Amino acid sequence: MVILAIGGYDPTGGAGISADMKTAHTLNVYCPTITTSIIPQNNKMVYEKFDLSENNIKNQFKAVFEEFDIEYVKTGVLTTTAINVLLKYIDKYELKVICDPVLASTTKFPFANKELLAEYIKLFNKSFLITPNRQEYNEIINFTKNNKLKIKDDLNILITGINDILLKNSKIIKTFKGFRINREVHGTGCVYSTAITAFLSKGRNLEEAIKEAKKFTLSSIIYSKKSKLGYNSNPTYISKETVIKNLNYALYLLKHMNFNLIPEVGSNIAESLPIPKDFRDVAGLTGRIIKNKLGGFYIVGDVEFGASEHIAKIILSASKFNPEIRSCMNIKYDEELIKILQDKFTVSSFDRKDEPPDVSTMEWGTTLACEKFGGVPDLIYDKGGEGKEPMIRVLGRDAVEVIKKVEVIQKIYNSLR
Ligand SMILES: Nc1ncnc2c1ncn2[C@@H]1O[C@H](COP(=O)(O)OP(=O)(O)O)[C@@H](O)[C@H]1O
Ligand SMILES: Cc1ncc(COP(=O)(O)OP(=O)(O)O)c(N)n1
Repeated sequence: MVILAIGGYDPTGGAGISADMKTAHTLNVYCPTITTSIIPQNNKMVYEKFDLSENNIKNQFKAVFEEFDIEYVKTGVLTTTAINVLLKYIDKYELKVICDPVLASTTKFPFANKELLAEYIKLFNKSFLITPNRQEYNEIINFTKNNKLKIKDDLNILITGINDILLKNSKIIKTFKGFRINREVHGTGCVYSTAITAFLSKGRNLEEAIKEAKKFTLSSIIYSKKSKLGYNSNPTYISKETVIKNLNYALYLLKHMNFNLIPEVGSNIAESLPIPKDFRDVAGLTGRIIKNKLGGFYIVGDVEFGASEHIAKIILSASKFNPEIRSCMNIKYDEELIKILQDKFTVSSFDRKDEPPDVSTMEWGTTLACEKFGGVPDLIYDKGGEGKEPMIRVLGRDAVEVIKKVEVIQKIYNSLR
């Protein structure tokens, strides 16, 4: 698939055509880009907006359309020149345009004045979808009313916010529920509209494309790159395929370790999709990792979603404290070991004696341990209880990271012997 992104250049890579290209690439979609303006900026401010000449814009269009067959185009920061050239190409190539009307930066630098907004209205009337945030939507509607302009009825309008509202013919078609991650990330709107465009180019219908893109955007926020002045979008696609591959590779690594920290009840390792809703969003072994009589272990079962409720409950609880944490493995508890591990890992615990009635031990214990720690530690342990084996639980961002922690723990354990 190939999509075209037309927008401004942000040297920090957080927004603009850099974010567009990163997003498309992460989704295996090739993304030529046409630059409209060079916009030196960072998370603190925009320094200037330098618009490229008409001739340069025309040559960029010429070069791209000579090279590629384009069906879907995503637009970010535009200029009057860029809109005028694009309008001609829409007619000539029957382009489907997803227009993200970036009227100002999050740092409040204006990207559009009234003259440009009038050109935007022409573009909206030749677009497939526009994705204004609530403020941009209100500004556009007010502008059309004050200037007696009209937006075509059958234009798809996605008003983005935490919940996104899809409008068509002035009716709400669907609301896409989200939830706020407590982080302001530069470039989220760019990532979202480009992800929608990429999924459309893959053949998804509009509602499917928006739904997939929203999950993708949430991941790009969860895994956003922290810099000196804030956070920058980090397009990240964690699909069921990614999770299964991670778990199988983690088990491959385990097989090549002299792993023997196996509790009597056996171990399991699990990994979830980003922001898991329930155990069906978590993959684990349908069986267990169990000791054999030769001092080694067997890996019993296959990696499947919904396979492990026990470890899934730990992940589901931990991800509420840190959405980056998507994996966990339970290993054998050892008093001397856990003392030494406190120097190498962050550790928290719970005591089954304090467990209230009628709760899920894992949900209650994990939540308590995370509350005590103020986030998600590397390790959560408990010393067991009546008929309950003591246990160490290793947590991490994915199954491979968890297994690598287990490898370090196993080496420390071996050194005690
Ligand atoms: N901190 C956040 N937590 C969760 N979702 C977010 C966050 N910031 C942005 N989003 C999502 O990213 C998409 C684009 O964000 P929005 O702020 O609406 O656009 P823009 O950045 O263009 O103003 C929306 O679907 C919104 O739900
Ligand atoms: C070159 C460029 N394009 C787009 C933007 C908008 O990014 P941001 O200000 O972070 O807002 P969202 O992408 O989150 O809507 C920009 N600043 N620069």
